[in-house]
This record gives sequence, structure tokens and C-alpha cells, in this order.
Amino acid sequence: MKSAILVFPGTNREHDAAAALRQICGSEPTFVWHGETELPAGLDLIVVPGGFSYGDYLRSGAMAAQSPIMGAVKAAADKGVHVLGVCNGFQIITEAGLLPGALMRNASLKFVCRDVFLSVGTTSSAFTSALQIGQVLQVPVAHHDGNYFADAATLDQLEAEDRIAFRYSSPDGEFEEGWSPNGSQRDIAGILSENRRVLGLMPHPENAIDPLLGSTDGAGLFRSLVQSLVG
Ligand SMILES: NC(=O)CC[C@H](N)C(=O)O
Repeated sequence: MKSAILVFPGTNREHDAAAALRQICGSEPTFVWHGETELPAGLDLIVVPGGFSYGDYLRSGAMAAQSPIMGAVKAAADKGVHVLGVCNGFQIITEAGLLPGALMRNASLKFVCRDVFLSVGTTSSAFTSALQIGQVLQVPVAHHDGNYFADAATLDQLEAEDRIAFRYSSPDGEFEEGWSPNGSQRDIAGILSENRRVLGLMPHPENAIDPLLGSTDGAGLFRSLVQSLVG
């Protein structure tokens, strides 16, 4: 599996993403600086990792979305290359127009850093194929702008097209008040693009791959990728 991890000024999870790709997918990623205009040839996966690109100034992800490398990312996505945006990466690819909606300030107006529970919404994507629908994953979040917003028509479309990959839930997989860390519309934690090859999610699966970190539930996403993308 050939993968690239983008690095912007202020990115801080690129090595966590690299560790997950190494440990679970058995592949060594290439780091690509935001000022580049080309990506390595023959990529299967582009990871846009978490962090505080451009210090979250203006709006989280808004400035990074205008970086030189994003033209190549959009062109690759148009050709069907898989793109995984985690946390700030989700914000960046949404600002770049690869996914609909926006990530707004958490409803609490506070930075939230803790484990959350995610219910798997679909297994029909390369990111979720090794999971089960309704399976509950314990994965950490660390953000202040994770409140997913889209208009009702877009949310209905995401649901109708089975594009909600993950929802915040209780540990039993129930959608009850109090479990979402940020007030996202319809408890959305992660969504897929129309062609199902771009996934953006706020929680950090790359930080839940080792028992020492309290959970290995994030490993299933990387296992799905390696099963789906390595033929
Ligand atoms: N961990 C992250 O990627 C954080 C994303 C962004 N800086 C926020 O706080 O919302």
C-alpha cells in the first residue's frame, strides 16, 4: 500500500498516523510538505493528519485548504485515490470542498480531549470494510472545532446515501443525549464522499492502536484499508 501523509505548519499527528500505517498496514508512508505541488506517483492513500495547521487562525483548516499541495490532492481524489482526513485533516478537506458541510466550534465552546464511543454506520467503504455495522469503538478526540454542521437537505442526502461512517454513541451504541463531545448534527463523527473514497472523521483512530494507549479499537480502520487497498 503506497501512502502519503501531508504536513502543514502546525500539524502534530503526522507521526501517529505514520505509526498506524507502519504497525497495522505494514507500509512506510512518505511525508509531503504543504508547499509541494506534486504527490508521489501511484498513491493508494493520502492521509491529512490532525493538528493545528496555521494555528487554527481564520477557521480551523481554512488556510491549509489553500496550500499549494491541495491542488494535487483534489486532482488525486478526482481520480479515485483514497483520502483520509482525521480531525484537523477532516476540517482541511471539508474546507477544500472534498466533503460537504463545516466543522464549527464545539457546542460547549471548550476544547474536548477524552475518549468517545463511535457506532459504525456503514461497512461499504475501504475504511470500514473490516468493521461491523453498529460495532462500538472507543477512540479519543482532541478538538475545539468538531461540531459538524450541514443543512437538512445535505444531512438527509448523507443518510440516504449511507455516507455516515461513524456516529457518536453511548458505550452500548445508543444515540442518547450527552455522549457527543461537540454537538454535531445527527451525532455525526465521520462522513464519506459521494464516491466513498474520501473519509473525514473527528476522532483519532491512529491513537487507539496500542493497548498502552487504552484502546486498540482504531486498528480496524487501518485493517480495513490494508485489506481493501492491497489487492
Ligand atoms: N487534534 C486536532 O487535529 C485538532 C483540530 C483543531 N485544531 C481543533 O482543535 O479543532
